[in-house]
Amino acid sequence: MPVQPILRLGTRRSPLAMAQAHEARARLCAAHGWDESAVELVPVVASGDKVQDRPLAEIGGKALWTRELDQWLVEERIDAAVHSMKDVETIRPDVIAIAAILPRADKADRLLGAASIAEIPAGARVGTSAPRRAAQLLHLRPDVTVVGIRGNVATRMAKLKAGEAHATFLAAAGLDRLGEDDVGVRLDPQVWLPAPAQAAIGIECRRDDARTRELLAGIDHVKSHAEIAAERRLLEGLGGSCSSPIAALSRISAGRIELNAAIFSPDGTVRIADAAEFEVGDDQAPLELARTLLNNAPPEVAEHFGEAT
Ligand SMILES: NCc1[nH]cc(CCC(=O)O)c1CC(=O)O
Repeated sequence: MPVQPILRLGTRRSPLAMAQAHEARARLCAAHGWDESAVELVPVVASGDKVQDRPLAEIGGKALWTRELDQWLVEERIDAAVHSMKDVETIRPDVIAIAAILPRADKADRLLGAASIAEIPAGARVGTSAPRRAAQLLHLRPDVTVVGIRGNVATRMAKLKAGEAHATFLAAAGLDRLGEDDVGVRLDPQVWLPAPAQAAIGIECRRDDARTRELLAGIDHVKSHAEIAAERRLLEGLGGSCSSPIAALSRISAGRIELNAAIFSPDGTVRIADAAEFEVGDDQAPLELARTLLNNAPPEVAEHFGEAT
C-alpha cells in the first residue's frame, strides 16, 4: 500500500460529484494496477454549491463549478480535478488541460412527473433552471409555466415530491450514477436534445504536469473525447455557455461525427436547428455549424449569443 497517494483528485462534494470521482478513481486504479489508496479524493466546495436557492444565471458569476478546483490545481494542492463536462465553461484557463474524458453515459434527459411531454397537464408548473430545458419545453408546450428549481439531484426530486412542480427534468446520466435507474421517463435524445457535453465526466490537470497528463491519458476514452471536443467547439462558435438555450447531440461512427444542434429564444417561440457531418478532429466544421445557426436566427435569438454582435 502506498503511503503517499500517487494522485490527489479534486472533486465537488455533492453525491453526484462524489459518485463521478469514485468512477474516475476506479478507472485509474484499474488502468494502472493501483490499490484504491493510490488516488486520494479531495472534496472541494464550489461557489455554485454555496447558493442553492437562486437561479445560477441570476447570480451571474462565472465559473461557478470550476473556480475553486481550478485554484486548487494551480496552487498544486491537487493534481487533477473531476468535472461534469456539461458544467465546465467553454473557454478554460491556458494553464489547465482536459486530460481525460471517461466513456460517456446515456446522453438523454429524463422527465419526472409525467409520462411524456404531451401528457404534462395543461397549464402545469414545470420545474427547471436550465435555459435549454425551459426553451425546448416552451417550444413544444407554450401553455405550461416554467418555474425555477435548484439543488442537487436528490433535492430536486424532493421538491417535485413536495409539489413545488408537476414535473421536472434530470439527466439520465446523473440519475443512473446515483442508482436511480428507474426514476422518470427517458426522452429520446434525437427528439428532445440534451445539453452539449451532457453525460461526460472529464478530468483536468495542469497543462505543464506531464506526469499527471500521462496517467490520465491512460483512461481517456478517445471516442467520447472527440464528441465532447466537437460539442464544446460548437459552443465556442456560438459564444454560448450553460446559460444559453443551446442543445446538441453528436454521434460518432467510423471516424465521422454527426452533430445536431438547436438554439432557441429563451421563451421557446423560436427554434433554429441544423446538423453537420464531418471527420473526427475537424475543428472548423462545428464553428461553421454555429455560424449557420446564428445566420438563420432572428435578432431576438442571436442577441443571446456571443458572436452575434
Ligand atoms: N446541471 C447540473 C448537472 N451537471 C451534470 C448533471 C448530470 C450528469 C451529466 O450530465 O453528466 C447535472 C444534473 C442534471 O442536469 O440533471
